[in-house]
Amino acid sequence: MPPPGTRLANTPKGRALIATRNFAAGEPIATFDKPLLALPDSNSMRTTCNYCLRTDQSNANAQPLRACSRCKAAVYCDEACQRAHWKAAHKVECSVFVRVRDRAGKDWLPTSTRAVAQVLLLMRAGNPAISAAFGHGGSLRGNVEAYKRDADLWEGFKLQSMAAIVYSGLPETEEQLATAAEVLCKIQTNAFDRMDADTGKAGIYVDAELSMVNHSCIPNAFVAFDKRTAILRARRPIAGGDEIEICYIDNTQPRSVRQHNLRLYDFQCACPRCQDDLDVYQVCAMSPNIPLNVLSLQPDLSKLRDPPIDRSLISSTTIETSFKACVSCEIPETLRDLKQYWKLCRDLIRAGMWAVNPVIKMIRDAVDFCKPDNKTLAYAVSMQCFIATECEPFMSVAPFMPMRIRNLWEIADLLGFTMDGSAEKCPFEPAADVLARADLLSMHEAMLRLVVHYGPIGATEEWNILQMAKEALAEVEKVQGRERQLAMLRTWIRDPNDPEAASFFRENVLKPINELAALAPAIMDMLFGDGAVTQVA
Ligand SMILES: C[S@@+](CC[C@H](N)C(=O)[O-])C[C@H]1O[C@@H](n2cnc3c(N)ncnc32)[C@H](O)[C@@H]1O
Repeated sequence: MPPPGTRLANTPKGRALIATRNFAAGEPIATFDKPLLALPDSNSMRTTCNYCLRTDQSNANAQPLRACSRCKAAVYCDEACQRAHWKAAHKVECSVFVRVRDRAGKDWLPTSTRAVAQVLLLMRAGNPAISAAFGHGGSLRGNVEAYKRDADLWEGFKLQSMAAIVYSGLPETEEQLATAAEVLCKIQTNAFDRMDADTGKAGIYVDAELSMVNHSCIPNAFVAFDKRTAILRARRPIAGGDEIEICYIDNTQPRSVRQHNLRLYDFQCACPRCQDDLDVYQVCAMSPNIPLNVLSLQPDLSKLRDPPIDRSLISSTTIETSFKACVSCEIPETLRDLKQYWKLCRDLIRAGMWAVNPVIKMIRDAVDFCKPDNKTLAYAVSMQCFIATECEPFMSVAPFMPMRIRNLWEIADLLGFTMDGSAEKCPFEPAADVLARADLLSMHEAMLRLVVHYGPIGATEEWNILQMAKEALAEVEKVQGRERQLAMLRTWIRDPNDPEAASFFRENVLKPINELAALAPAIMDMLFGDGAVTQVA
């Protein structure tokens, strides 16, 4: 049964989820809390509750996780989670981990092998929901033939399937291998890998209803995870009758890379972005979410509609070539790497296309490079402000998306480090000067208020960034003698159009943020280039 407010339709894309009413940007469309599969990835299965998927770090006061006394591999928050997982899956999979320990001396399995083993054993135990979804002819689409066409990948699938059979203690027959491989294909086609760099989640999550949502590179919806619950939300306004679409892949990549990554889903994406090979600036310019940026670090809506870029200096081929060249490089860690990266991005930088990958990735790497040293901390602050004002609003127009919230948190965090005056020692005078003049605490507070405001929409109440921001904000609110600043920023977050609060924000937060951001291209050019870069308008 499709969730209320939606219906299923048969379309050329197969089944599709259609809205039956309007949804506002950020509004929840549906919540899914009975997943067929929900498991942490193998790297985090010892630090994440294997039932509710709470991570160890998400609550500083939380009890340490307890391991299953038999297999010692799966860990849980408490007895309730352990019991619930025993009933849901661990009853059948516990002996798998015992076998893995006996035969391989390990206490973990690759995530997809564990997932296949769970499904095979639950099917054997007669679990009706699992059989109806994963069984041969079951409801989930598998695209087996598409996977088979990629010979190397298929070999890997067969190996993983065989491992799942062996460790499950199932008969090692051709028939069983075919069943296991089909299950693996269904998992690959339908699983959310919960591998989200912005929210720090990782693992596999399959829900039969949520699996009905198709892909677009300009999605109108997104999924946030809260432990075992997946929340499907509108990413932009959705009208009744519209198809609800999410993005299956990293859509900051150029078209050919996106299409390559989608090949295993066995379709050619025909979304408007793919059809016309639109870049992020073109997608941004047509977004109905632009007005939401009134409450953001990029409230200049005209800039979002008409960005200061020179597309005549670039072609989509150049974007693809730079992207592929950068991807094939090492992750830049040294100054030499970053210089090389800068060179590869040079044409895009000249065109002012800072929001296009791989440029944005290079800036993030540059922030990581500069952050640890007090002498270059101010550089990191400038670049982080640049990302928040000149890059991410174009890449992800809705200000509640996790990528943007995380960046605000990063700025708040960096500003926290600068408050002892250490960044003022920066050898680059203009940056040190802005930091020396600025009301750093008000800037810090404004970032935290934005994180607290948008966090529950883009992610969930449980998100550790949101928790940390709430704690930091409570500390800021205790600082004496800031009654006016507090009142102004509280009013601004409630009503960014309030004239007095808006003027306070513009003068005390936005102005220094923009001043710092404006220095970033020169800083990067000084560090990594030869001083010949185009300045941002
Ligand atoms: C998770 S399922 C989505 C539901 C699917 N339509 C079904 O009927 O089961 C993923 C599969 O849906 C199809 N699909 C998803 N997005 C699509 C798109 N934009 N165009 C064409 N097919 C798409 C592909 O076959 C893909 O492998």
